[in-house]
Amino acid sequence: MRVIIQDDYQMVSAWAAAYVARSINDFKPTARKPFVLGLPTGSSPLGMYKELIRLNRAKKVSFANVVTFNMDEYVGLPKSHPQSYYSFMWDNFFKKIDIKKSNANILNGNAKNLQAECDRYERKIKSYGGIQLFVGGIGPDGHIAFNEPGSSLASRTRVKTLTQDTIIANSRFFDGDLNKVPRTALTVGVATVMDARTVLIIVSGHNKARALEQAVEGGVNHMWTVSCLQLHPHGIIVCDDDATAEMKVGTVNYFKDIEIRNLDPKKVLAGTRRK
Ligand SMILES: N[C@@H]1[C@@H](O)[C@H](O)[C@@H](COP(=O)(O)O)O[C@@H]1O
Repeated sequence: MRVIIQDDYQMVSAWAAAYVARSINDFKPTARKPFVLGLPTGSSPLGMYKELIRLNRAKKVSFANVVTFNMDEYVGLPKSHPQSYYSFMWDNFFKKIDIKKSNANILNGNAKNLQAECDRYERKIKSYGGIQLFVGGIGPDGHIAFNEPGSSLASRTRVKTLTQDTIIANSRFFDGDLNKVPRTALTVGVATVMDARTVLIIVSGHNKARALEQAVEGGVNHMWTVSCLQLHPHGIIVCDDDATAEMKVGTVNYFKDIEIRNLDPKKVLAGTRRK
């Protein structure tokens, strides 16, 4: 697993956006062979989305041949609700880039048969040959998508009941009113994320420090579902200094050192850090 430690949220966002853009460009997607990208909602990816919008407008990357699958969606919230993940994605990202509407997939939390909707989603991902790059955030309890503590690490897309911790954390988007937060959500499973060729997790802020410590220094454990990344052949965490507060100094130094060694030696001598 790579752990990329950046000074602050802005640098985390710039690094993640550059990684996504480079992955798309290196793939050279076409209409027949699109790049398949998994995406999250939440405050963690917002800076990355802003930077990707800028890169798209500057013609450094195009989403014309990119197919996206979002991680999750609340159950029972109308699509048009400002806090639905559908609204989040369109307001903050999709309507500002050159993606085709039919290429942006989001689970339907209002489907009559929710499990059938989840099964359809899994089939659709498979029909594209799987996801190339899955970008995610984590909750303070280490959940990935809505795979709450105790979720099976072999789980697939399904209906999930949210924990009280998540309801409290997400109530900030619902006027601080716990009663307005939906109790259930549709979410890709841990195994759905793990199937992607590469998984990139964005972690920012002191409130994620315990989860990050568990993900990097703890063992693989269903109580911190992001720890599954340790089993992934291409798992990357990009985080800021604040999020490393619970990790050992030695661990932080180790990962910083490893990344510096990936750089051009001349730049290392000149003290230039990877961005
Ligand atoms: N289901 C989402 C997760 O996918 C997201 O990672 C998490 C963290 O959100 P934030 O980035 O706002 O801290 O929030 C929700 O629970």
